[in-house]
Amino acid sequence: MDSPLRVGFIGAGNMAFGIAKGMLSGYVLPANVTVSAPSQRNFGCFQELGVAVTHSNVDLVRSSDVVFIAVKPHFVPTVLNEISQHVTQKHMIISVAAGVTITTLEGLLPAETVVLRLMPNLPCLLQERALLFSRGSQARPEDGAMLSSLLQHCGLVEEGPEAWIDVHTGLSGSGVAFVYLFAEALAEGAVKMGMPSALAHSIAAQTILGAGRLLKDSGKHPAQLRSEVCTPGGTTIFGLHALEQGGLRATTMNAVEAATDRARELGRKSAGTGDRK
Ligand SMILES: NC(=O)C1=CN([C@@H]2O[C@H](COP(=O)(O)OP(=O)(O)OC[C@H]3O[C@@H](n4cnc5c(N)ncnc54)[C@H](O)[C@@H]3O)[C@@H](O)[C@H]2O)C=CC1
Ligand SMILES: O=C(O)[C@@H]1CCC=N1
Repeated sequence: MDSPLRVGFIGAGNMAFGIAKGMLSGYVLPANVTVSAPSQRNFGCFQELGVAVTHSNVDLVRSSDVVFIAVKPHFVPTVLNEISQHVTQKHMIISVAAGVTITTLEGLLPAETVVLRLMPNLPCLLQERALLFSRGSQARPEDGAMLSSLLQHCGLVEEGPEAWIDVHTGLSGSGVAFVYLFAEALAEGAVKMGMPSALAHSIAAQTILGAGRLLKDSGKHPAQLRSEVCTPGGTTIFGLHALEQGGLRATTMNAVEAATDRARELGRKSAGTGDRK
């Protein structure tokens, strides 16, 4: 593309902010980014990034090449119905809404619209995200490559079949919250054993950060690292035994399964009435 790429975000929430912020550390200029939402609520944060804000989704589509749909899943049909007649073949539409399938997105947009479905997670606010995307029926490999290049500065970006997007939602989109629950529980264990709460939470956060970085950077399987922490007859194996007795592993697998199933259910609902129940 010869002229600078213009990027729009419909929805001014956490995901739009995180993706926009990450993108601005690459080749996209703030002057070429616009965000739309019905209320002013988060506009200040976006204006601090130097991007334009508007209440008009239609104006945003008219002035953008790439449009991210970053509203809650139950608003997606309303938004796409509103912008559909302004979407042309020059646009690339990228939805981050949990569950909403490519078939539903394509069905609400003109034939031949280039559609991609992207699943981010909350650490995109810090450019430490794990992203998975799938291409719609009209999106070429070059479109996927362009999306990857737009997002490349901010963590892991992978392409995969659409069937994996709901799984990724359970594993990583929702998985972030599962890790926070574990962080809270770790800290509360320490509080129970007498440590002040603020210190316990700070150590729990750093422990998760350090464990995560080592897991990622070493490339080792988590079971290998776990065995490296365990001294025979030492403290860790006693703690791990307690976790296994509590069913942490099965419960966590159930949590990923439940979140994946819910993403699939949201997809079926948005394909139907558009209501979230
Ligand atoms: N929060 C998370 O960790 C993750 C969220 N997602 C998905 O990202 C999407 C956005 O989520 P968040 O950023 O967390 O939501 P949010 O609630 O922070 O932001 C949604 C934004 O959409 C705006 N909005 C509502 N109706 C609109 C309309 N008709 N036109 C334009 N803007 C409208 C709201 O004013 C708000 O600014 C959701 O579909 C969610 O499933 C995906 C992965 C992770
Ligand atoms: O809870 C949700 O529905 C969204 C999608 C993944 C994370 N947050």
